[in-house]
Amino acid sequence: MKIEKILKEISYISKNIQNDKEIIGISSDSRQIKENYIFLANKGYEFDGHKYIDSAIKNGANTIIYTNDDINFESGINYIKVKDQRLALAKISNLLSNYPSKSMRMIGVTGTNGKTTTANLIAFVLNKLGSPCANIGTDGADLINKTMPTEHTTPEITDLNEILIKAKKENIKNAVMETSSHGLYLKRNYGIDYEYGVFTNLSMEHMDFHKTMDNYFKAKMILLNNSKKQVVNLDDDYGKRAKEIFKDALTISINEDSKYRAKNIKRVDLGLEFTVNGVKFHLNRFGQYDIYNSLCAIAIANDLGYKLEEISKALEDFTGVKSRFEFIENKLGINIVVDFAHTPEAFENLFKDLPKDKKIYAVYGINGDRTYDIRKAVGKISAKYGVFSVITTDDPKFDTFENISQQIKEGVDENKGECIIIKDRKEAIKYGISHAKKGDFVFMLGKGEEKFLKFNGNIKTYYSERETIREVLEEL
Ligand SMILES: CC(=O)N[C@H]1[C@@H](OP(=O)(O)OP(=O)(O)OC[C@H]2O[C@@H](n3ccc(=O)[nH]c3=O)[C@H](O)[C@@H]2O)O[C@H](CO)[C@@H](O)[C@@H]1O[C@H](C)C(=O)N[C@@H](C)C(=O)N[C@H](CCC(=O)O)C(=O)O
Ligand SMILES: Nc1ncnc2c1ncn2[C@@H]1O[C@H](COP(=O)(O)OP(=O)(O)OP(=O)(O)O)[C@@H](O)[C@H]1O
Repeated sequence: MKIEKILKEISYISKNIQNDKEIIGISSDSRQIKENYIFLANKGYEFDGHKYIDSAIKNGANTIIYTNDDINFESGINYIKVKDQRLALAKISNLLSNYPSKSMRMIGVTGTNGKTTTANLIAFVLNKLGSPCANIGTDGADLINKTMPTEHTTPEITDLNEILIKAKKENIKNAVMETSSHGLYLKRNYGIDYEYGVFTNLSMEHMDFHKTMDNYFKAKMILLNNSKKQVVNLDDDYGKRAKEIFKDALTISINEDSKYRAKNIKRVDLGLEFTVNGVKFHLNRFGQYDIYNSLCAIAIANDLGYKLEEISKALEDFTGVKSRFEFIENKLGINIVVDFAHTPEAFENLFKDLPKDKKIYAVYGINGDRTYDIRKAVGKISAKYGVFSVITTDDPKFDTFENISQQIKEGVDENKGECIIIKDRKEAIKYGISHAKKGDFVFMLGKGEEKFLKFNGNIKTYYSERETIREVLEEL
């Protein structure tokens, strides 16, 4: 595509056009620039992309989009100055990739907890009902017959468009994606029109980034604003607030009057039974919160025209999502569970239904960019439910382990709970498993499927929770 065509689609402050080469791609990462790409110099939170202009040109960029004033123009290269770098990135990426989302039914899922699980449930149900659905989120992009890794829960718009193009080639008509508040705020999915926007819940998280709950809520509402139909949870205060804005939203709940309300909830072995509008559902999941996640999938499938009876049948086969209340097989008779809980709300929901006659150990830390309040809260909640906290390393990022672990311990101490601090995550896991007796629970929380620990900022060191647990079990 020629630069003049692109310029018609974006608003810009000034231009310096010095070549008429065909443009075949755009990236804001100099390392991804190829011959005849546009490099968008993104002034970020950590780095200034303008520093990488030279290296982008070396890699083949023929056009630079920028926002800074002091730019050196190199001959033969186009320079376009814009006000909103992220808007320009999204608009050009959508244009160059020919709007792949427009020919798909897009479903976005946002909320503090349950995005991955809800997205998986929606994709699972639609696939089972014969309407192929891609699933894009924290654990990668699942295109039914192939998978692609994702760097973020909500991929950068350029990566997202690449994924959607591949999904289209696979004849997939639906795509469900997790839309994080960072992704929404940073316009990673600008220009995507969603058929459904699902809002699971909202509780304290990401205050380092959004500063206030109001800002956090507003970021989430970007998805609902860009959706034809909304699905909201009336048992959540922020879900109620969303319903006031989106009066026609499809509603789900357990406790309130709603279009899709789960009633007659019963625990059956390790699963759950409930009814929705008179139809019985069985879910092979332990956590009650998964009822909310499945209600979102039920609401969408039913709204698309599938009968509740057929949705119920489809859901019966759902066995869960990796690292979301996942039992790890072992010969010790201990309930070893990997779970991705990393917010106070998730800790609360996880611990409140556990058998009272068993000892519960939880091995966890908290990510360095979560606030003091969050660190303290998870410690307090664990202690409130009598959980023995084995406080260990999660991604310390720009903070120190010592700081984070002490702040969690403050919470444990406030509720007079038991804890031990063990910096090395493998040793912490070993402590939990070796102290548990048959029938006890040992939770490994917060890392889930991630394949790293982040130290010194965002520098990743390889780590796998699953492999570490395996090693510990072999060594014991
Ligand atoms: C706050 C945030 O989300 N930041 C993201 C944002 O960073 P940024 O715009 O500040 O960019 P930056 O890292 O300062 O770098 C500036 C620019 O220089 C470029 N660069 C950098 C190095 C180089 O050699 N060449 C180069 O061109 C970078 O590609 C970037 O465009 O854009 C970058 C490129 O896409 C992301 O990597 C970065 O994610 C950071 C690392 C991050 O940790 N994000 C997390 C918080 C996040 O997005 N999480 C949510 C899930 C949250 C949840 O749990 O719900 C997610 O959707 O994953
Ligand atoms: N509806 C829910 N309400 C409260 N807690 C939940 C809910 N669903 C899941 N959880 C808890 O949150 C953890 C993470 O679940 P999930 O990965 O589905 O959420 P997420 O929003 O995608 O998280 P992230 O975006 O941070 O990856 C689960 O392991 C579980 O402990």
